[in-house]
Amino acid sequence: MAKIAVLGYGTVGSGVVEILDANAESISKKAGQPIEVKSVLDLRDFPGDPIQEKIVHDIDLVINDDEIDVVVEVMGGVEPAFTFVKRALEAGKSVCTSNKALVAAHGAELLAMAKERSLNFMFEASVGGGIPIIRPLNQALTADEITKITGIMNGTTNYILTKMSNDGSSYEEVLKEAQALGYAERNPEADVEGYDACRKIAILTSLADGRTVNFEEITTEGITKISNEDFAYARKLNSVIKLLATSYRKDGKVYAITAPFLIDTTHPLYNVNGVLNGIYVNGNMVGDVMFFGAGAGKLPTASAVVGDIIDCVKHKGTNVCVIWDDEKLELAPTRDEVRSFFVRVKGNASDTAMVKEQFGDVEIITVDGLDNEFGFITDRMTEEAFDKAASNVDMISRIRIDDTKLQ
Ligand SMILES: NC(=O)c1ccc[n+]([C@@H]2O[C@H](COP(=O)([O-])OP(=O)(O)OC[C@H]3O[C@@H](n4cnc5c(N)ncnc54)[C@H](OP(=O)(O)O)[C@@H]3O)[C@@H](O)[C@H]2O)c1
Ligand SMILES: N[C@@H](CCO)C(=O)O
Repeated sequence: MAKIAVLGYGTVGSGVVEILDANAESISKKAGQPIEVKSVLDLRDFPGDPIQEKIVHDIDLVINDDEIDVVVEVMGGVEPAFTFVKRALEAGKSVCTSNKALVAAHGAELLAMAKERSLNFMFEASVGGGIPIIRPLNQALTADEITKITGIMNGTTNYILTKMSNDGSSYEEVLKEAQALGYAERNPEADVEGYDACRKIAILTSLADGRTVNFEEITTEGITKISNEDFAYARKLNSVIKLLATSYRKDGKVYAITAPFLIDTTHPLYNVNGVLNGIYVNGNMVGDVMFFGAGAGKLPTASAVVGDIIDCVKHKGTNVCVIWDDEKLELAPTRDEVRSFFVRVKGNASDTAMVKEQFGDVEIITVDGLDNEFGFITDRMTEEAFDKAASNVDMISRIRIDDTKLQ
C-alpha cells in the first residue's frame, strides 16, 4: 500500500481524491499496489465530506509522516507551495503538482532536488489540464529537436472567446461562468491577461530546450481588449480569435510570445473551442504532432495528477530523468519577429491614402454597421516595422495573424 498526502482540497485536490476512489481497482493494478490518501492539508475543515477525518492543518504532520511516500501539491501560488514542496523532497517524498506558477518559477531547481535524492517531481497537469504534453516532450519526442510549439493553453480564455464569438455573450458574464465551472485561477487576471498561458509556454519551451526560459521575459498580451467589433471582422475574414502561446526556433534563435491571434480555417487550432486546449508541436524529424483535450476542470486535471502519482509509486527509489537545468535560455526580441497583422483604423473607407502610404496597396475590409472605420491585413513584416508604420495611422486595434499549417 502506497500512502500519499494531498495539499489543497479545492477543485483539483477533491478531483484527485475522487479519482483515486472511483478507479481504485484499476489504479492499484497499474501502480502495482493500492494507493491510499492518508492526509489532506487545507485551511478549511470539510464537515460532512468523507475526507473530513483526514484533514490536517499543519504541514509538519505531512512532512514528518514517514508512511507518506508522495505529496500532491494542488494549492496553487508560489508560496507557501514552494516551501512545502522543498520540505517534502528534503524529507524523501516524491512530489506531483498541477501548479504552473510554481513549475515556471522553480521547475529546474525542484527537478534537481528530486534527482539528487532519487525521487521524482512530476507536473503533467501544469500545462494543458488533462492533455498529456509534459510526458511526450520528456519521453516520446526526445529524438527530435523541437522547432515550434504553438497552442491554446488556457481553458478559461478559450471558453470566454468561444462564447463571445459564437453567442455574443458579454465578457463579464462568461468569465463568471468559467469561474463557477472551476476553470479560472483564484485571481482570474492570470487567465485573462495571458500570464497563465505565458507560464505554460515557458514550461514547455524549457522542457523542449533543456534550459530555463524566464517567463517574465516573454511578450504577453491578454484578451481584455478584444471587442465585439474585432469578432465581427474575424467572422468576415472566416477566422477566429484565439489566445495563442507560441515559441519557435529560427536561425539559431528562440522566440516566444503569448497574445491573441487571428487564425483562419486552415489553422490546426481553428476548431479548438470552449474549455478545450490544443497544442501543436513540430519536431525536426517527426514533423507535426497535435495534442487536444480538456485544458482545465476538476476531473480532467486531476486525471493528469493521478497519472503522475501512479508513476511516482511505480518508480519509487528511481528518478525518471527530465532534462531541464537552470542555465538561462535567452529569448530573441519580439521586435524582430516577422508576421502579418490585422489592423482596424478610424476613418472613411474611401480615404485610405495614409494607410496605403504606410502599408502599401492593402485590401480594405469593411463590416456592415461599423461606420467610420475600416480594416486591412498587412503583408508580412517585422513587429518593429509594424509599430513604426502603425504610429502614423489612426489605429483602433491590431491583432497578430498566425499562419501555422499542418505540413
Ligand atoms: N482548476 C483547474 O482547472 C486547474 C487546472 C490545471 C491546473 N490548476 C492548478 O492547480 C492548482 C489548484 O487549483 P484549484 O483550481 O484546485 O484551486 P482551488 O480550487 O482554489 O483549491 C486550492 C485549495 O488549496 C487550499 N489552500 C490554499 N492555500 C493553502 C495553504 N497555505 N495551506 C493549505 N491549503 C491551502 C485552498 O483553501 P481555501 O479555499 O480555503 O483558500 C483550496 O481549498 C493551481 O495551481 C491551479 O493553477 C488548476
Ligand atoms: N486557469 C487555467 C487552469 C488550467 O491550467 C485555465 O483556465 O487553463
